[in-house]
Parts: sequence; structure tokens; C-alpha cells
Amino acid sequence: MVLNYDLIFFCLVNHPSPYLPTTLFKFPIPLHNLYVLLILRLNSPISRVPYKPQPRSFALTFSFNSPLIQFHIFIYFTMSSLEEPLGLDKLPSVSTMDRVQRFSSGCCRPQVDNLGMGNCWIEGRSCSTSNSCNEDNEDYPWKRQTRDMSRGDSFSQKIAIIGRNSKFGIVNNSFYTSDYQYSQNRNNKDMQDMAYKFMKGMPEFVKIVEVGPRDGLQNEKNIVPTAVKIELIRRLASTGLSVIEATSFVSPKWVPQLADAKDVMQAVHNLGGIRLPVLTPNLKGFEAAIAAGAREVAVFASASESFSKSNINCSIEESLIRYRTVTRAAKELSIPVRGYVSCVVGCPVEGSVPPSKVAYVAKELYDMGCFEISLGDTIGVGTPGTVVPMLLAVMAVVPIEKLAVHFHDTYGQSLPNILVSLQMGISAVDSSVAGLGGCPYAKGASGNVATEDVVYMLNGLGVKTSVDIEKLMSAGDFISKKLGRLSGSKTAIALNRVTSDASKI
Ligand SMILES: CC(C)(COP(=O)([O-])OP(=O)([O-])OC[C@H]1O[C@@H](n2cnc3c(N)ncnc32)[C@H](O)[C@@H]1OP(=O)([O-])[O-])[C@@H](O)C(=O)NCCC(=O)NCCSC(=O)C[C@@](C)(O)CC(=O)[O-]
Repeated sequence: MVLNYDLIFFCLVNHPSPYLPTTLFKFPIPLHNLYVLLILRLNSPISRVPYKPQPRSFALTFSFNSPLIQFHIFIYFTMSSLEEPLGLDKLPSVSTMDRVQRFSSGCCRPQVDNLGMGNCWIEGRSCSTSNSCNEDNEDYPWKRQTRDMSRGDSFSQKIAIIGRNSKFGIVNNSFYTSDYQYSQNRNNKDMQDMAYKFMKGMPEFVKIVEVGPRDGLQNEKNIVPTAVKIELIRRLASTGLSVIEATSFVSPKWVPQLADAKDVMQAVHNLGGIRLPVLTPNLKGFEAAIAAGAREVAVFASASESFSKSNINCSIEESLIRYRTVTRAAKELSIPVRGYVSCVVGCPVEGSVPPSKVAYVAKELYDMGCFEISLGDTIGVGTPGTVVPMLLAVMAVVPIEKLAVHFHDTYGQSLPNILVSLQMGISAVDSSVAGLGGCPYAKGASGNVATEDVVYMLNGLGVKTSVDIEKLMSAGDFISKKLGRLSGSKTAIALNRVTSDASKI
């Protein structure tokens, strides 16, 4: 049994004057007596149990009198019993001592190791001074079931491996660096459980498709010299990237920036060990690409009717007919064809694009033989809130291992969008060195997510890419200098700053 007691000081003051000094108050108060009431509530630590108020209570009174002042002290006791905490029926069956431990320390934080209930406390519950945890009254978090991480499956092992190998990110099976206070305090199983939820579905290796030389340079106001394009591709090839989209065999009338496609392709097509796909909007483009030495091509449809018309001057259905011709021709030559779907969450003309439309176009491209479908947020308006439903719709009709994501960074949402895509199991990501890019037919859309930023994030997650970030930054520096502007990669800017600061020391 526990006694909770309130001490009430009741102080009666006999003031000699009939009025209080007017300097103290703006108006006279006709009081002879000023009552001062002071209530002091004292709670013993153990009374933090959400107790059921008992009818049993009593009060003690003490009085002191003097000519000027009278003191009355009331002490009010209520009795509560630890045997009958409120909502006992909602708690797991534990001994009284366990309950005392759970409530008596750490501001309502159960001592998980001692409860024998698994790992179940939720951080950040607010505790009022009225002896209860607010959230607990409604829904006891320790009722939530947690997964058994002791099963030693391949993922759990992966988490452990990542923990050992990674400098930042998951360290010692924790999302915090080892000197971070919480990593010491929190239950290891809790951390593994969180890690499991976060990393579940995440691939061990991500293929990066570098689209800077094509998607990046097609949108430059000033036409970039052919020699610079070639040098950029060569530099990118030395970074460990396995796929570099080199150029487009499109109409020079529509995209004059890439009118030198043939020269670029002829110069780089022999780069060893690198795949160099090129965009081909029709059979004419396909034939020109093959003649220039291309060994992989890409066709590009849209999920938005309006964008299809402005970009390639035909409806979605007409484009699919064209692309069937291209994929048939490619098949005969054993040329792999990648398929793009543009405007997968938003269109510059139509606004939001329904996921079912994206799924339809993606499936058509897949069925006609595209080995991979890249889902493009052409104007960069997507957030994980729109990307996830779109991916779910596409994944229902195209195998996940055949999908890639292609985000433009107009609203700075590319990295979160990539992260959720990886969590959903996607393992191919398009990006553009130094964040180059944009689409000439999507005004205001900014460049693709910067390859440096993607690689930095993946390195932090312990996901392999085979890309050397220093060489990549050097390629980004090269093209940024040639274009006469700062890199669009936050990682490149930050790492360059760190290096230059270090060189000053
Ligand atoms: C599709 C066309 C060709 C239709 O262009 P068109 O004008 O409707 O076609 P046409 O058949 O009437 O031909 C007109 C002229 O273009 C020539 N022509 C025809 N085809 C070719 C070709 N392949 N290469 C070179 N020349 C070509 C053709 O020979 C003719 O020449 P003319 O007789 O007048 O002298 C044109 O609209 C075009 O080139 N559009 C390309 C637009 C483009 O490249 N946009 C940027 C791509 S980015 C993108 O789509 C998004 C993506 C992939 O990055 C993903 C994302 O970000 O979300």
C-alpha cells in the first residue's frame, strides 16, 4: 500500500490597514484579511503508478496562532494500492516487483532487460506529473509484438556484416556511431529490429546508370564541344561506372545539343568493359546508332499523352508502335533495348499522372522486349508519397528486378525517392554526374539527381556500387569547369570544401 499525500499550507494574515497600499494595487481592496494559499503536492517516486484513486483518505490539521498571523496546515492523505494499478488487465502478466521496476524509474521507461517481455519500449512517451504516462493509458506500447531477430537469416547476417564494414550508418548493428549515447543504452535486439525494417528489401549492390552525357548535356543552352563530351565519357568510364548513356540519335532539329551523336559514339564505342546505350526515338535513329558503333539502345515513351506529343511528336500508342519496330530490329541484331517511361508521377502539362497509366506503358515496353524499364520523374515533382504508389502499380505488372528509377531533383526529393525505391527492392538507379541535366521539353525541370550524391548515400548505407567517388568527383569538376558553373552535387561541393580546408592547414 502506498500513501500519497498533499500538504496544504493555509495562511491567514491579519493586515493592520483596512486597505492594501494603493502603490501595490491600482485600486483599493477592502480586505482586512489576505489569504495566502500554498499547495504543495509531494509525490513519492513509487506513486508514479497510474493508480486508481481510493475512497480511503483522511486529513490532519495543525494550527498556529499569533496576534498578526494564523497558520493552518492541512495534510491530506489518499491511499492507493500497487496491487490494483489502473488497467492491470491490459498489462502482460508480470510480478509485482517487475511492475514496480517498470514504473518507478526512468520516466515510465520499462527496463526491457528485466521484464522478460521482449524489446518493446517506445521512446519519447510523455509522462505527466499526475502519475501516469499519457500514451500508456490508451494503448500500451509493450503490447506491440516484435519480430524475433535471433533467427539468423541471411538479412540478419547482412546487417551484422554491414555493421562491421561501415564507418558511418549502421555500426555495431546500430544506426548510430558507437560513441552515440543511445547506442549504448538501447537493447541490441531493438536496434536489429529497426535495422531489419529499414534495410529489408535493400539490395546489396546498386547498378548506377550514368546519364550525364545524354540527359545532362541535351539541355545545355550552349552547345558543348564534341571533344568535351568525349573526354567526359572517358573520365566517367574510369570511375568504375558500368553503364554510361552516351548520347541520343534524335532529330538535330529538335535537340541540336546532341547533333554530334555520331562523332561522340564513334569516339567512345570501343571503351572496354563499359556499356554505352544511346537514345533512339525511331528506326532511323536506331540504324544511325548501330552504324556509329552503338551496342545498346534505349527507347523513350511517356505516361502522359501531352508530354508524348511535345517530346516525340506522337501519341503514346503511336510511340509504342514505333518502339515495337525498334525492338524487333534490335532483337535481330541481339542489341539490348532499355525502355524509359517519362512523367511517371507528374507531367508539365497534365499535372499528376495516374500510376495505372505508368504501369500500362511500362508493361507494354517490357512485353515488347525491353530488358529494363526506367521510370522517370521527368519534372522532379515526386515525393515518396507519390513514388511508392506508382512503383507498387508498376511492380504488379513488371518484375522488380527489371525496373530502374530516374529522378530529376527539381524539389530536392530525389534521394528520399531513391531510398524508398531501394527499400522496395529496386537495384538500378539513373543519375547524372554533377547533377547535370533537364529535359528541353519540360521547362523548369532541373537536372537529374547527382551521381556523387547517390554514391555517397549508398556508401553510407553499405550498399555497393563499384564507383570510385573521388574519380567521379574529378569527372564532375571537369564538366562543371567546362560549363563554367558550380557542380549541382551537394556531396561534391562539401567534399571539395573539406579537401581545400584541409590543404590550408
Ligand atoms: C522523334 C522525332 C525524331 C520525331 O520528329 P518529327 O519531326 O515528328 O519526325 P519526322 O518523321 O516528321 O521527321 C522530321 C525530320 O527529322 C528527321 N528525323 C527523324 N528521326 C530522326 C532521327 N532519329 N535522327 C535524326 N533525324 C531524324 C527526319 O528525317 C526528317 O528530316 P527532314 O526530312 O525534315 O530533313 C523528334 O521529335 C525527336 O527527335 N524528338 C526527340 C526529343 C528528345 O530527344 N527529347 C529529350 C529526350 S529526354 C526524355 O524523353 C525523358 C527521359 C528519357 O530522359 C526520361 C525522363 O527524364 O523522365
